Amino acid sequence: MEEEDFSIVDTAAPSTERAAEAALRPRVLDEFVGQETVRSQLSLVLQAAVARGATPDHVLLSGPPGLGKTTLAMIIAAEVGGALRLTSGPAITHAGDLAAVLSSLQEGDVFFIDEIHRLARPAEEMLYLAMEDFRVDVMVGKGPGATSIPLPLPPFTVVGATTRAGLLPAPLRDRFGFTGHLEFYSPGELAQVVTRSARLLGVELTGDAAIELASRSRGTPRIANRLLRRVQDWAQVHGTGILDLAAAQAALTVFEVDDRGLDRLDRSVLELVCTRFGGGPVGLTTLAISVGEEPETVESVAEPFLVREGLLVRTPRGRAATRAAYEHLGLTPPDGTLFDT
Ligand SMILES: Nc1ncnc2c1ncn2[C@@H]1O[C@H](COP(=O)(O)OP(=O)(O)OP(=O)(O)O)[C@@H](O)[C@H]1O
Repeated sequence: MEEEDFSIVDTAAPSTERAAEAALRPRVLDEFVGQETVRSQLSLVLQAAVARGATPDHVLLSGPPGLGKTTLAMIIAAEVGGALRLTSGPAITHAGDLAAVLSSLQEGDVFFIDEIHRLARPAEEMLYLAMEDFRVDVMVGKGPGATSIPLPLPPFTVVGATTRAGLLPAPLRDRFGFTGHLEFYSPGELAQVVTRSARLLGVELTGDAAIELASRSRGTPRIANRLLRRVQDWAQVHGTGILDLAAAQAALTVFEVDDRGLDRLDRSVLELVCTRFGGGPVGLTTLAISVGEEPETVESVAEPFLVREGLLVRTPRGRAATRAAYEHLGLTPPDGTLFDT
């Protein structure tokens, strides 16, 4: 398998990590930590559907990567007793690919489409019909003689996941009977996530170490579980095998994740804006070249977190550091010219 390059705090999951993730996924709604609103609403939708003996309405889940959208799709399938079929918007390159999956669905199946905002237009139109009328029109033949044959589908549930709900065309959004938005997790919730994961991994994690990991995980269970595995590595090699506060701090120092969850790339970006560019604004491309990364990496990996933390701001003329950025780096902020959030 090709080695994938990713940062320890990247919110996306490389394929090499998926097996480790699968082992830690909650299987039922009651095991799913946090997201009280979405959880209780979804629980109602699912219970009502099961009581009626019907398939639940289509579900749209939106929110940043690593917050549990795939996990919830799996839980929905388990709770309604349907099989789960997984695909993603970019994987469906032709409407025919979608027709093939749709026509193989069984009654009560849950069809999970990750990154649904990236579906190609013809596939999207086919999906409208399938979601609304449980029908797919299969084209037979080519050119002027081509005819479309309607193929009825059994009732099923689409679970769409998107990081950008705003990018979904209204006709597609309207076909979901329930939309849940996942929020970043609180440190307390993330401490519960890592405590549960440690139990599943069969390792001892102390309460203060769980809180330490939680406070450095950017509100994201995927990152919390990843940091936990690195602390497990450290404790296995250097420690007693117990994951205590000292082990957590030592491991996170080795992996260059600071007390606020920033990694090497985040800090390089901030340091450059503060020191070389006088606090900014500086254009994304200039900044990316200066840290030796692609602009997309800076924009999608480092920037969202730095902006959310109030350390960086996006202005029409580029990125600028805030007073908090200087303070976090232990630098003296210049007088007067900074953007404060
Ligand atoms: N609420 C939660 N409770 C416990 N573990 C969770 C929770 N949410 C997510 N996780 C864990 O975090 C990891 C990532 O979750 P998941 O793959 O569902 O995220 P996602 O939102 O689908 O991300 P992506 O959009 O990148 O596919 C999984 O290992 C999962 O077990």
